[in-house]
Amino acid sequence: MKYISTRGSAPALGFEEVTLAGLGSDGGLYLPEAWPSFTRDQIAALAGLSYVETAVRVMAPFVAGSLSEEELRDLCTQAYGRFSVDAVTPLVQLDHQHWLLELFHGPTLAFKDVALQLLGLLFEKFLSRRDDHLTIVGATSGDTGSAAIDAVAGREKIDIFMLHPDGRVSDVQRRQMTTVRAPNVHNIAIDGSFDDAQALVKQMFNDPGFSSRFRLSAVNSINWARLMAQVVYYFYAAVRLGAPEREIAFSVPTGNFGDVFAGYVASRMGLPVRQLIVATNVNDILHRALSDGDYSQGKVVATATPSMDIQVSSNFERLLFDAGGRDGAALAEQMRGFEATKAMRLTNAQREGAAGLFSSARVDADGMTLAMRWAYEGGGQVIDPHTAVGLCAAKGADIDPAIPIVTLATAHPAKFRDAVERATGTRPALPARIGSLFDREEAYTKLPATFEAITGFVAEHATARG
Ligand SMILES: Cc1ncc(COP(=O)(O)O)c(C=O)c1O
Ligand SMILES: N[C@@H](CCOP(=O)(O)O)C(=O)O
Repeated sequence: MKYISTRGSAPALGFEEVTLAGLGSDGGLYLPEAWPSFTRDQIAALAGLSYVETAVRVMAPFVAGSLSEEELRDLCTQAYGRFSVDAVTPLVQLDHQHWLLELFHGPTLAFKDVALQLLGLLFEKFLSRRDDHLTIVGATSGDTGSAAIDAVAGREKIDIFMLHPDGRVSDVQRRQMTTVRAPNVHNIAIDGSFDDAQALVKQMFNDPGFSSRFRLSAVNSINWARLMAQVVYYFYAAVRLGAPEREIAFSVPTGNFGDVFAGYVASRMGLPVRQLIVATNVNDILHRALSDGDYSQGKVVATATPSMDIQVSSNFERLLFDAGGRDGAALAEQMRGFEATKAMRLTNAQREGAAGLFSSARVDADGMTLAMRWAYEGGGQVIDPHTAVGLCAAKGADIDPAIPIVTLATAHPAKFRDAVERATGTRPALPARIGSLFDREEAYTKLPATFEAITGFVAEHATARG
């Protein structure tokens, strides 16, 4: 399998190189040259398989040429062996049409673990084949950071620098990052938003001297391997609910457009997905883009769903490329315009390409609260605020009642205890496997959100090549 960049001029790479590279050298994001396609029989044959076996079947075409099926199975067994339930991503029924897909049974209690536990092992495997060292630079609004740190802490040949917006993640999220004491882990709280952090990370990649001197790599969903691992749970859930005989809809609380793009990939591979509902909070750039073609960056507003407080959604570029006809040169031009003016209109081809599968909704604080109460009072389910944004959008969607709607439950409610308590009156306890998070000492460095400050810090603490 070869991968090409959305901006058309970076070299095509195999899976191993694409995983280590993270971002394209032209600033674009990598995608498979062509989508693998599953027949109805191949999808039907997933019924009854374990999560690990499903993962092996779904991901095998993407890793071809870099990993044997046995190697992939071994990595998946290790990665998903750290989840607290055998099903890894269990389904919970709420009523005749609505389901939750619980994605938070991994070590750091968010859906990011599903991909990052595997990515940490992929890095280790690929680095064992070469004499090289990786410097991971990442941006987090709370969950990617803790999941990535858990996945790579203490690993040889890797340093990780994780930027989070100071004061804009929950206490649990921050402590999950800053109490991990390993010499290769560096937490940085920037004086800015998640968007500022993500822009700084991309700027580091786009500086060829800096990027190759420190062999930069990515753990954010700009890294293709992240999305690949997330495609699996769409298949796993849909088959359990009757695919390929039955269509399924998914509602996805969305920020950086990674999770919902994985659903798009599943659909491109042949999974019968009726609709993907993109649920945003009031930081609604994606809702405006999908409903009106207006992709213009607003100011980030802090909400009770901090992980979705994002106004520039990296993976949207992948959709614009694929749904818009895969014209890398034209997209590079369009993205340059967006980077200069912070605004762009989707082309007709991009809008039409997205319209068949995607719908969107903007959910405010009242909608989120009502969804948390409905799940709790109606079915005894305590859900986190991000999941509630997805559920509110699912309940407002106009979809045939015979089609199941699966809302992705992206975080454990205990990560956002204050917001859950405000909405439902109940305060979820942190699972025992998290340990004594509030007794451990924190370590992080506060820095201004400038390229000079961040690169200076990375250069001081990372291992340079040569
Ligand atoms: C709990 C939670 N829900 C939803 C999202 C949004 O997912 P994505 O950025 O893949 O759209 C995030 C962050 O990514 C998150 O941490
Ligand atoms: N919500 C994320 C933001 C980063 O998104 P990613 O999926 O691109 O890593 C977070 O919690 O950090």
